[in-house]
Amino acid sequence: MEVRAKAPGKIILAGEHAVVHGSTAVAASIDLCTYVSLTFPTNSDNDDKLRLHLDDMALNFFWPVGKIKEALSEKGSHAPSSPKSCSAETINILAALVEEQNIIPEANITLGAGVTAFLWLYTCIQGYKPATVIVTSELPLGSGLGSSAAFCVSLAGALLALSESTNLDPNQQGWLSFGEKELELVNKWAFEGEKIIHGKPSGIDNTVSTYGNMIKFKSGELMRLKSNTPLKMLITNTNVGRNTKALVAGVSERTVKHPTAMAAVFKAVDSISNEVATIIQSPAHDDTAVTEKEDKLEELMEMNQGLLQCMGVSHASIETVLRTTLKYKLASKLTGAGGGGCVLTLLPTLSSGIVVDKVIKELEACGFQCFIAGIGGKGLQISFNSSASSS
Ligand SMILES: Nc1ncnc2c1ncn2[C@@H]1O[C@H](COP(=O)(O)OP(=O)(O)O)[C@@H](O)[C@H]1O
Ligand SMILES: C[C@@](O)(CCOP(=O)(O)O)CC(=O)O
Ligand SMILES: [Mg+2]
Repeated sequence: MEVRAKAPGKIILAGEHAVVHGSTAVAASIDLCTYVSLTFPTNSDNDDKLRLHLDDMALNFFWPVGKIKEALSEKGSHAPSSPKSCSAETINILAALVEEQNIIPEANITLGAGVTAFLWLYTCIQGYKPATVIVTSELPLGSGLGSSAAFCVSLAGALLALSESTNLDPNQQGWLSFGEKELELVNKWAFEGEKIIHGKPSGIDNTVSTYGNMIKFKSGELMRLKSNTPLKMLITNTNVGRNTKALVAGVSERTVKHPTAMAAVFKAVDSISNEVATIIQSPAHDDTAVTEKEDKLEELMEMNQGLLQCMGVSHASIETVLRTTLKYKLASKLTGAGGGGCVLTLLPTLSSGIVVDKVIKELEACGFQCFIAGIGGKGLQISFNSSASSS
């Protein structure tokens, strides 16, 4: 029996970083996903290993399950229905199991945190069973499109789908969706995984990846938004690598140094996000109304970008994208943690195709990568393949 899970990445339309400090943010899923396949060996396979294949990076890890059990001793806890934080001490134990394999390139230290999160989610949800887990992703890693959350949500989804805590029918064909209670459980586990990767996540990324669509999020609470007009966003990947954990920590440091000024910044972001959510949901019956909505969204994106600069998370490459799109009267803001990564540019409904082609050409000439993603699709989905056996 093989179970597959797929979970989408996301864009943050307003409120990144400030959301970690209690402000409102607005996010939407995108149609680029991370996929996890989970298979247990049959008795005749005689395999005692937990195997993790990160196919996109051509990295293959394996641990004898007895070794994981011995390393964790009483710190491991097999309790799929009770999401639990990984203590700093346990993170160190798991990180040592990852490092021992010596296969993560030095240039990619944050990848180790993802594998550590895998070990935590696996042992808590499935215990010390041998298995093969294969991960593939359409998302660029560490670019602000929520690959870490999609990784944790798809993992938690696949692991829970083959646990006693969920009850999807494995004989059903095609992609299936969990019910509300099960999604809540997946989301909580994914948040625990994000904590290992991000340090101090707000929970917005795992929530939008779990539930899909478009959400407003504040202090752990989600509100589903119903968009009344389709939004078209150009996503530009500056290809400048960064990691969310360091950027989030940087904003926290600034907050400690300048508490009053930063509180004002976060309050302004909260107002911007609420206004963005209201505009997105307001009806627009004709082209004039749509243009009016888009004009307001453009201004709010620019204001949000200014405040992200105040938080210290912009980057020269992001500024280049902003300058380039502004030449064509298009508004942009960074999305996700910033410091490089991806930038969003609103493409108004009535914008000319020629202008869009020109701006893309100019951005690509700077070495950036441009694409238009579908916004607001489904969240986590599961599928079973009863004829598969472990490889
Ligand atoms: N497909 C994947 N396979 C393994 N690890 C992944 C995968 N996707 C994400 N990760 C983990 O998430 C980290 C990137 O997360 P982060 O810095 O938050 O950036 P973002 O979430 O914007 O892509 C990676 O370094 C890795 O630890
Ligand atoms: C900066 C932040 O708001 C979003 C981070 O997104 P990403 O990991 O860069 O995709 C952090 C968070 O909300 O947990
Ligand atoms: Mg992330």
